[in-house]
Amino acid sequence: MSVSERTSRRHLRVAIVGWGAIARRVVALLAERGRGEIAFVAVAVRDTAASRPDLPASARLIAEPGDLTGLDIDLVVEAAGRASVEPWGQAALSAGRDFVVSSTSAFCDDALMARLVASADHTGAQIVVPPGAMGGIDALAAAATLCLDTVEHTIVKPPAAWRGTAAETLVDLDGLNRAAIFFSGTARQAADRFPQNANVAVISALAGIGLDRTRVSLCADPAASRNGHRIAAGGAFGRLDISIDNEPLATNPKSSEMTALSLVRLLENRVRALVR
Ligand SMILES: NC(=O)C1=CN([C@@H]2O[C@H](COP(=O)(O)OP(=O)(O)OC[C@H]3O[C@@H](n4cnc5c(N)ncnc54)[C@H](O)[C@@H]3O)[C@@H](O)[C@H]2O)C=CC1
Ligand SMILES: O=C([O-])CC(=O)C(=O)O
Repeated sequence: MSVSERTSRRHLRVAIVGWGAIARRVVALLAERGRGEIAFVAVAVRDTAASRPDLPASARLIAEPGDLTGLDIDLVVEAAGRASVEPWGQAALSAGRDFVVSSTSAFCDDALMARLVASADHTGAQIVVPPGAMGGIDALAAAATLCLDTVEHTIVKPPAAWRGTAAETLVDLDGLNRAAIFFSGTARQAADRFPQNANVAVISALAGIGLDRTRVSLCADPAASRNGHRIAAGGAFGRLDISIDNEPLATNPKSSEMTALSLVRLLENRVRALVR
């Protein structure tokens, strides 16, 4: 490979699926940071007729996974919802494009994940699971190289973040005067039942000991103003305790600012000489 070919890799052409809180924040942050070498070529939405004044000028609206065909892109970032993961993932991976997943709750379905992995294997593209709202996932994944005995993940959010979810049937969100754990189970059960709030349980599970051995507790705390994640893990490597309290995104209190920041880091690392 020539020097000019290698240098040309420091440009990234991205399609993003979804134009909600995370997608908008990622695009706005990269614009603020002057990352002109990362171009948003396409944004997938369900209603292409609606007005979206904040779309990047470089982006065209697309609506169907088949619309990726023929686009000059390097990777596809999903920030839409669980149901979008398989169709958009298949379209991206079968075209040989890396696929970055935010709605990781889709991976509660083993068969779906196996189908996506098979497509990735076929073309050599990669499915990328960013740390999302969580921190320290690199250490947890590294620790899993040796035997890990336990991983416990607790998600603590203000009652407002649990509104409109199955939590409403498990706890009186409006009447809480102290923190209440309203769900305990496996990562698979947590993400399956709470796909808008517990994607991150799948992230810690995939990094560590899997969806059925990772224990997850979900907590509504009226004293919390941020979205908290605590991971405690033990094994042959030693012991790890990670705690993070994320500001919620302004336009979606269920999702954390860190999820967008983590995607910004991922995209910037793709164009950096020094990956960090
Ligand atoms: N991995 C992680 O750590 C985290 C993941 N998430 C997940 O990321 C996803 C995006 O989150 P937000 O931006 O906060 O949600 P949001 O609700 O603000 O935005 C999602 C947007 O995607 C659109 N959409 C849904 N299905 C679509 C499809 N098939 N094609 C095109 N557009 C579609 C919706 O209309 C909406 O505008 C959600 O599934 C959320 O649960 C959220 C926080 C953390
Ligand atoms: O943003 C967060 O704190 C976590 C979240 O919503 C998710 O995992 O779905």
